[in-house]
Amino acid sequence: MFVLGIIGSIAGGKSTASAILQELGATWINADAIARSVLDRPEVVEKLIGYFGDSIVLKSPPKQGTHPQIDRAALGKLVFGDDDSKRLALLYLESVVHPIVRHEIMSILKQCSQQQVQVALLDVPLLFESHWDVACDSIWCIDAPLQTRITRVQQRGWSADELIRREANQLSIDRKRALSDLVIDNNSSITYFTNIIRQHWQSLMQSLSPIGEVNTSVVHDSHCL
Ligand SMILES: CC(C)(COP(=O)(O)OP(=O)(O)OC[C@H]1O[C@@H](n2cnc3c(N)ncnc32)[C@H](O)[C@@H]1O)[C@@H](O)C(=O)NCCC(=O)NCCS
Ligand SMILES: Nc1ncnc2c1ncn2[C@@H]1O[C@H](COP(=O)(O)OP(=O)(O)OP(=O)(O)O)[C@@H](O)[C@H]1O
Repeated sequence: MFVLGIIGSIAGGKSTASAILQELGATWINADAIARSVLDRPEVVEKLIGYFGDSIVLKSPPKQGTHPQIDRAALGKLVFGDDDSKRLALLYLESVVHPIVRHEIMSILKQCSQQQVQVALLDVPLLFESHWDVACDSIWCIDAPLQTRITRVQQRGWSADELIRREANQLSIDRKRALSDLVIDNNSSITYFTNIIRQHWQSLMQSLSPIGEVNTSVVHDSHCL
């Protein structure tokens, strides 16, 4: 099985690239989605309310259930920022969520391997920070200029500051670009971006043998498990 890591700037287009690659046949492992489902678990909710208090409880939950649900925007305001208390709060949140996410990703990767998936797509925003890079055979970085990304996040209701606050908690985009095997700039139309992704996918397919084994002549050893 070939493990392809997807990394990049916030709103650079990682999910868009992953969705295109999924259409082309890759199996998408989406860490943001896994982390979201972890935040729905009653035992996690209980721990987080114990630490952050009731201000992170969703006041009018869409799902009527038996346990409280997390107000993600409210929690985001408490953990993203450059003062010490927010940094500590983010560390706490990550100490609760990340081990479960890690475990989930490990078990999905294991299943993919058992099912002889040809390409597993590891879409993990904190790929290098969480050391998932060592599990990857190749890493693609999806990026776009800051102003383009600000316009994109504003459409999801974030301010430019929100984007910058979150990115301050990640490895810089320059480092991500430098550490990746391939950098794809997503600063044009979706159609153009789709074609570029398609071309790189075709090159990747050509580099893999018919049974899905990695052709070691084109893959960096340092990224192999
Ligand atoms: C604080 C939370 C509730 C805010 O939720 P919200 O719906 O506003 O954002 P969402 O989860 O969709 O994340 C959007 C982007 O923010 C960035 N981001 C999220 N968590 C982090 C983090 N711990 N450090 C740096 N950037 C982060 C990522 O680029 C991510 O793609 C949420 O981000 C969260 O639970 N974060 C901790 C879990 C985590 O680290 N997830 C990242 C993948 S494992
Ligand atoms: N080439 C493009 N042209 C126009 N809009 C785009 C383009 N690429 C992505 N978008 C849009 O920009 C937004 C951000 O893209 P996407 O969600 O793929 O980024 P991301 O890197 O996964 O974001 P995040 O870091 O928040 O997870 C989405 O609404 C997406 O539809």
